[in-house]
Amino acid sequence: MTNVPNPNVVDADTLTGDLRPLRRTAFALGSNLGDRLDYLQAAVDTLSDSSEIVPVAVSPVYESEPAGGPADQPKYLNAVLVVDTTLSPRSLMERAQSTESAYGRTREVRNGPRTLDIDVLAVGDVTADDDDLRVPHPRLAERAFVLVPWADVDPDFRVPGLGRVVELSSAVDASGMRRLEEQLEFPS
Ligand SMILES: Nc1ncnc2c1ncn2[C@@H]1O[C@H](COP(=O)(O)OP(=O)(O)OP(=O)(O)O)[C@@H](O)[C@H]1O
Ligand SMILES: Nc1nc2c(c(=O)[nH]1)N=C(CO)CN2
Repeated sequence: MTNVPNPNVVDADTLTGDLRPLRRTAFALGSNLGDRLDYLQAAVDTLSDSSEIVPVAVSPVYESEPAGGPADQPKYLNAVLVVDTTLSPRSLMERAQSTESAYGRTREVRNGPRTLDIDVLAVGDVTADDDDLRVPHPRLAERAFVLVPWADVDPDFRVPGLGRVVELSSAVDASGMRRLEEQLEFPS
């Protein structure tokens, strides 16, 4: 039989713009230097300022002691931004890193203090296992500072290979998480 192209089957690589699937995505935001709340708000606003990213929810903000890394660091503020997006995990990580750089993030000490840290937690049901990009984020299941705010805003999201956010959250020790009165603004 000859190999006749089937006009009803679309090659995924030819899909552009509106034809790519929207995927539910979460970013972890953290800051433990400078005006921490302002840095988290800047991350929310910058990441949302794109026609390819639709903000869905911004979590409450939590304060906690640094988990791991040098012991003499200031406390962290953490929050989670949930979006729908057509962008790939790599594009999302590149946006996260350029936003970190724009707000003064330097990378001297692993787990050291930082003005702004943005991790890509999960991108729908997509997985990535490259040296420089792993999705879902490999340490999310052990991090109360990620799971507690995430469960506030997207408890039923299923993290590929791990399960629902609310179940992951109830499996970690959340006793050190203090919820702030101040809230981040939803991007306009
Ligand atoms: N899902 C991901 N989101 C963000 N960075 C990732 C991800 N997967 C792998 N990385 C890689 O991790 C590297 C280190 O990131 P970063 O400096 O923010 O780490 P960290 O915040 O000190 O530690 P952690 O990754 O445990 O939060 C980045 O350069 C990036 O290439
Ligand atoms: N409480 C808290 N601890 C941390 C955090 C963080 O965002 N919050 N980030 C880390 C490296 O990404 C290491 N430790």
